[in-house]
Amino acid sequence: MPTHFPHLLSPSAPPAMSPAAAPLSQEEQKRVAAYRAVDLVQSGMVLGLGTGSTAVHALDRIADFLRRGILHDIVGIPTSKQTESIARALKIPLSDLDAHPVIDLSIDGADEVDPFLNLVKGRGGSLLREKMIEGASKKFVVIVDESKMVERLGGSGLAVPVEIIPFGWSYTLSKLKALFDLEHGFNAKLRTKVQDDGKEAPFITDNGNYIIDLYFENGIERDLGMISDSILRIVGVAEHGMFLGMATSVIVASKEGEVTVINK
Ligand SMILES: O=C[C@H](O)[C@H](O)[C@H](O)COP(=O)(O)O
Repeated sequence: MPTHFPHLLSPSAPPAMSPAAAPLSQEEQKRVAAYRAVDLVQSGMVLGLGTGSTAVHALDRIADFLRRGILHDIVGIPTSKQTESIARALKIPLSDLDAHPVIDLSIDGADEVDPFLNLVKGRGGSLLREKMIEGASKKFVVIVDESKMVERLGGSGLAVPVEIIPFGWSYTLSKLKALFDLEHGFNAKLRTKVQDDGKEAPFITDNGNYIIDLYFENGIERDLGMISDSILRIVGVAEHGMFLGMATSVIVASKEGEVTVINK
């Protein structure tokens, strides 16, 4: 558990299961990490509410603590329409970034975490609102199962998403391709989704935008800050899913039930 980040480890909690117990499933690992993060929430906080299958465990726990009176006076700022509707159903009081431009704590999952706590997010399509809300947060705690830990962003072979405006999307795609064309094993594709009628159409984000997914065979080998700047300079790009230097802590749960808190 993640032995490749020894310099960043804070003392580990004791394993949550006995040596003989069955390994935790990925879903259980997500829940364990999420519950640990919710222990950091205090009454009266403005909370950034993340999106995805890990963040939903945090929403459940926050709602449970509110019901039981363990927490009170919480205001949640949802990072997606999906999170907004889940949080509403769970009766978590909600507001928005305009009313609360300073957020005490955001809790969210990630698709990848590198040894410097840089992240890839947005494989579920919510990167832009997440980046705005998490960027406005005094603390940003990332919750992941151990499969999300990588040596290099893009290194899992899965997508590094870029949100773009729909107008001229193939032009923007060609500009993104030109940035990485010489990269070994690079590919970029418009994200699509199969509709109810069985036809494939572009995936549309909460902001009405498209997503281009970038794929790197060996992960991003160049300087991430320079790559970030180059992507953001392309007219038509709204935001990318690399969250560089934003996480203040990452909470990782392992199959063995061990929880590791990695602080910036
Ligand atoms: O767009 C999706 C978000 O960035 C998610 O936080 C990220 O994809 C991780 O999702 P999950 O917890 O479902 O793996």
